[in-house]
Amino acid sequence: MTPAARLQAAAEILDAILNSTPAEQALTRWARNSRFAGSKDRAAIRDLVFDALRCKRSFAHLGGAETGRGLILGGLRAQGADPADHFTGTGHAPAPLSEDEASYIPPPMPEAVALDCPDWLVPQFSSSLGTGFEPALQALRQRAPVFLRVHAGRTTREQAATLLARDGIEARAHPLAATALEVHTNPRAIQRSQAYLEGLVELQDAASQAVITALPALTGKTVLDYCAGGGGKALAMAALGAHVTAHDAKRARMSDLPNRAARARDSIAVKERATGLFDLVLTDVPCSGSGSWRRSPAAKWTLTPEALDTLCATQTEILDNARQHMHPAGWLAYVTCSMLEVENQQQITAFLARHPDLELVQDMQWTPLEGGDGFYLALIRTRIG
Ligand SMILES: C[S@@+](CC[C@H](N)C(=O)[O-])C[C@H]1O[C@@H](n2cnc3c(N)ncnc32)[C@H](O)[C@@H]1O
Repeated sequence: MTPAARLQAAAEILDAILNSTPAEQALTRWARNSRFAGSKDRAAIRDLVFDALRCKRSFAHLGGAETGRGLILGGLRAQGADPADHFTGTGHAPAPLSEDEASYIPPPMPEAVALDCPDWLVPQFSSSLGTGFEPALQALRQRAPVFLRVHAGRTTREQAATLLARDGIEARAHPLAATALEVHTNPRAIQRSQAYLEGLVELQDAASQAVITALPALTGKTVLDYCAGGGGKALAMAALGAHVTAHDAKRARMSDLPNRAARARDSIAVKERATGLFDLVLTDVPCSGSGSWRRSPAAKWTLTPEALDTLCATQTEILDNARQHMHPAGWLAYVTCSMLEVENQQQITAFLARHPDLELVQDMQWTPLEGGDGFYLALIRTRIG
């Protein structure tokens, strides 16, 4: 496909997404109906679609319309390119610019538009992030790096990087976590690489790894991963020698976990119902995902105040249920991939007010400015004395 034909394909996929088709489904459907497209075309079109979703507001502003065509047009203008060079109508390129499109001069861009932030979230982000508000929002407009977690119980970062290099993947140590490698070349080869197939590396965001390394000592401890989902954190804890029990309200979410654990040569118990007491209960709760909107940009635009309220209510309920599984001398770790105070510090303040026998030992926050996704971690235990 020509570069211009890729732009036209991305515009059509964006139209489907703007009409409420989930992004992954829209991309898969297009690929199924477009057998002529090779893997490089599909990857390039995916990048165009995700770039436009991350910057939907500013691209629509520059393109003059919130349509697939408007977003692609605005994206070209954002790069300083002349859309007329690409919108030629020849072959499968987008149709030539109309007179209105060609003569359109974007009005000055308000700050929230330039930051690609929904208006209602501006006060939330600015009170949550203070002076970090603008740079963090700017970071959410960029592509996320690809990170691997090295299985610390089985290899070192250096050995894993050497093994990956043999498969043409350049990966370098990242400072966010002692287990983290950032992939610089050939990320699409990871799942075919020897290091991955032998369970020596796993795909996991670097800040997600930093959360695990910030937990109290895990070796030999019993851990309940109360919201285990696909098991990214359960696997990271097992790799550090914890005896992990995985639980999730939706069992199906954990279906890949036994295979992933087997590949890592670790064992994780998967339970539909959580019972008993544990040295550590981890609640990696469902949240707005505002720390990971680089990876799931459509969520930035679909979140509503009502949906955020519902998420906060679920977080409250999970915390209250999960604490029942905390050994009296144990820990409760509350985690979100959100940068919003209402899901983080405010949730913990309210929880501790309901449970005065518990205390906050430490809380930590990561934002995309450190390289990984945005995360929050609160470490709680029984009040001593
Ligand atoms: C942020 S995801 C977990 C990600 C996972 N820990 C990881 O690292 O890959 C949150 C998970 O919480 C689960 N969940 C939602 N409501 C729940 C509840 N009331 N109790 C337990 N799990 C719940 C969801 O099904 C989802 O899998």
